[in-house]
Amino acid sequence: MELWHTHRLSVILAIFVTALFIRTYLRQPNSEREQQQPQQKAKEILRSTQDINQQQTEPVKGTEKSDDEKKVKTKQPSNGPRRIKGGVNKKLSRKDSNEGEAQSEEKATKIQTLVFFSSLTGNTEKTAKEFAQTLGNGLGTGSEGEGEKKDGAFLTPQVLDLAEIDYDDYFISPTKAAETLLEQNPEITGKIGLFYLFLVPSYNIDSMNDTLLEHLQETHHDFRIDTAPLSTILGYSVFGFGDRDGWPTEEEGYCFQAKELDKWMAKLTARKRAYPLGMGDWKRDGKERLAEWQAGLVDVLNVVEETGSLGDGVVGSGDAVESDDEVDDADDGEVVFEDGADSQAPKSKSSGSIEDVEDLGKIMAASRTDASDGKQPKAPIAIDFTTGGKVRKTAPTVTIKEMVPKNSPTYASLTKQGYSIVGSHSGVKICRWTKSALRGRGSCYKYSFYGINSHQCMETTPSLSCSNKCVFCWRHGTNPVGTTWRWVVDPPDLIFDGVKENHYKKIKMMRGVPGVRAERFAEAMRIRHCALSLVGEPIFYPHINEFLGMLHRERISSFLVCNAQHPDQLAALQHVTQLYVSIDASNRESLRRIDRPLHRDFWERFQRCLDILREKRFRQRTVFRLTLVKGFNVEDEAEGYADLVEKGLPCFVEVKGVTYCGTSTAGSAGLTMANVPFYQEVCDFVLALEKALLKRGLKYGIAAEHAHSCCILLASERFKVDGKWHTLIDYEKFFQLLEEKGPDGEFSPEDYMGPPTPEWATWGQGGFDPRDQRVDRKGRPIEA
Ligand SMILES: Cc1cc2nc3c(=O)[nH]c(=O)nc-3n(C[C@H](O)[C@H](O)[C@H](O)COP(=O)(O)O)c2cc1C
Ligand code: SF4
Repeated sequence: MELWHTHRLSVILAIFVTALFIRTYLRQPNSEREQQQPQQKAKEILRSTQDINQQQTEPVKGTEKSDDEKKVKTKQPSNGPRRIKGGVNKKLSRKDSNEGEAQSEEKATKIQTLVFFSSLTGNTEKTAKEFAQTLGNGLGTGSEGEGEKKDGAFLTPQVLDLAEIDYDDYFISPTKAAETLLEQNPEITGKIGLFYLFLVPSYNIDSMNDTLLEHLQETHHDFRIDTAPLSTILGYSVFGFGDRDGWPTEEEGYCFQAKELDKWMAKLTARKRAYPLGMGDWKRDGKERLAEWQAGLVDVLNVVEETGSLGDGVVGSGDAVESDDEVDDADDGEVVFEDGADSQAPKSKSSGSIEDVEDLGKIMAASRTDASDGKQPKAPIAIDFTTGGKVRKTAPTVTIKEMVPKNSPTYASLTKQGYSIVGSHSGVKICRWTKSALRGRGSCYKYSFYGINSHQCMETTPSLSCSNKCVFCWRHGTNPVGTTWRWVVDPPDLIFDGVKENHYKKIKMMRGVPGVRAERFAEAMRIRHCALSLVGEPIFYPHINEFLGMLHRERISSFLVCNAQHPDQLAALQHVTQLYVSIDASNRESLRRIDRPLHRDFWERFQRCLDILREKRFRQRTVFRLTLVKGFNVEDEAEGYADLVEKGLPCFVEVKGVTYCGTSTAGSAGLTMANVPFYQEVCDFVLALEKALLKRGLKYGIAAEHAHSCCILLASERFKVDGKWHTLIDYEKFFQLLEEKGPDGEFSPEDYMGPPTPEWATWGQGGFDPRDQRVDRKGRPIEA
């Protein structure tokens, strides 16, 4: 005990030091083991993968092959266990093995189109062979057997029977197919890009189509393979043959397998749909549709040859997931409002991030300054086109600014919202109905009422600026406002060429979007209508008549919407196909509250516009546009609106419920979803208005409806012939009259009245285009 007491300190110390040493010693190997374990695991995985590859993978390029293997494979698809060949995308070039990653970005020097087909009764086989030949001619590869054009990039199209090829070579590892081609064409030194085309009939009985579709599906879901193993090909497109006698609609199975194939190819190629899915009835329009599809493909292939890519928008625009969650971002201009957490009231924007003089806040500030303390507004020159002043083409000072300069927040905001800004004050954007019609999902109400194909309609404005700040304006706070034109004026031809170019560019970007119909896509490449109603005030633009002349010369109809604040411009306006005036309220106070006009004499301007419309009613096809906003301009206003109709005597009155588009900036104006009327409420209002009109002895009736967009049309009995409404327009006649009589010529709206309104569009029938399929927001079909 004594000994313990004497030495306990040194013993404890010794034990402690020993323990510390042992611990430190033991930790070292542990930490090493911790590091080594994953490496070890990775090595094991690698080893087992190599084993699998050795057992299952065909030799890759550079290893020996028999002559037979060098030929394009023509084996029967195997029914045995699935072999995995090549899980990683390889580059399709002779130099690939030596050069690094950058090589994959290399532009293909040669383009090989592969025309895959399936056929049970032989029609498609014959067609595919003919198709390949005419395609080759279109691409300049010469007739079959001649080989490719010397200086062109295209190789003679190859026709491949889906019943004979090895799917793994083409649908898991396209590298193999490209390598085989390189071996067959030793003179090619660069890279061969593959372009897949499919001609497939549909069969509701078991056929090789099912084998192919299953193979594609399995490949996509196989965890050992890249989900998009075909992303190295240049692009693909599918054309389906079907029979409308047995399968009249797509819902009933018309061309269903072509649609399926198109969908799986989108997934496997990571959305490289180069051209929309085409469909044709082999007994009826098959040949015609195929020729259209081919013409579109030749255009795309030429872009590929030139640029090495599919061009604007394609990769990424074709969402492989069939969804329909496109933002309802446009609905014919001025009737949609937005809301959202990131939204700001215009006032807060003006004092916050947006610092451009053209922005709402500062313009407002400038005009307020002008009004309240008598100082000059900051903008340099105020040319008041709204009071009949002559257009000043040249600026008296060099300080005149652009309305929407490229470096301004307004420009950034508008382009972010999908606008293309043309010049410095014009904009173009494709509306959601144009997209919807391209996909066969319905046109806007203007198709039902006036025969306008939405996919051939361009929505544009030559003036992004406006003199109102309507509470429901869907671009509230982003477009510039002002009572006078203070900006540089772009020439009309610059705007005309620019808006067309950008519209077509945007249409082309829809090429890869799922569901886009080849037929409609081809039609959309010819603009037939122009809705001058996007945002802003079109007649604010000093050269609006010249601009209209350009549209009409190209036989593009014009639907112009103005805000009833520019009477002199309205009076000076030449013929348009249809002339709208927004009637947003029935009395002064209500109009002030809802339109929030910048002009102090807004009510007088509004009244003058009605007088002008009345005078013009036998020269222009005039329309009152009423946008109903619950809590603002609906309740007890039917009588007031009837008075306005009595004053202006428009040809038509369009009544539309304000549209809610999911996200809204209208918080500042106090708008919520509760301000959106139900369709039944719109119907009730229209019935009340009709009654009020009859009470005044005015001959109007409810002519048509489009329940889908909450819109109803009242028409003057001038457009009722033999008991039938004739709200449609004879566009050809309109252009003919214009050519004969000139833009100020004497002709009336009745002179270009079209055939009767279709039965399905009349009051009580709903008005949905029977050619199309209605879908809900998730793209699921619903009853019309
Ligand atoms: C048994 C049978 C089933 C068919 N099923 C469909 C179908 O579900 N949907 C469709 O659109 N066409 C269908 N068709 C029509 C074929 O797709 C059409 O006749 C096609 O042009 C045949 O092409 P092929 O001669 O190349 O085999 C069917 C035809 C047959 C004979
Ligand atoms: S009129 Fe034209 S721009 Fe307007 S919603 Fe219809 S399709 Fe779109």
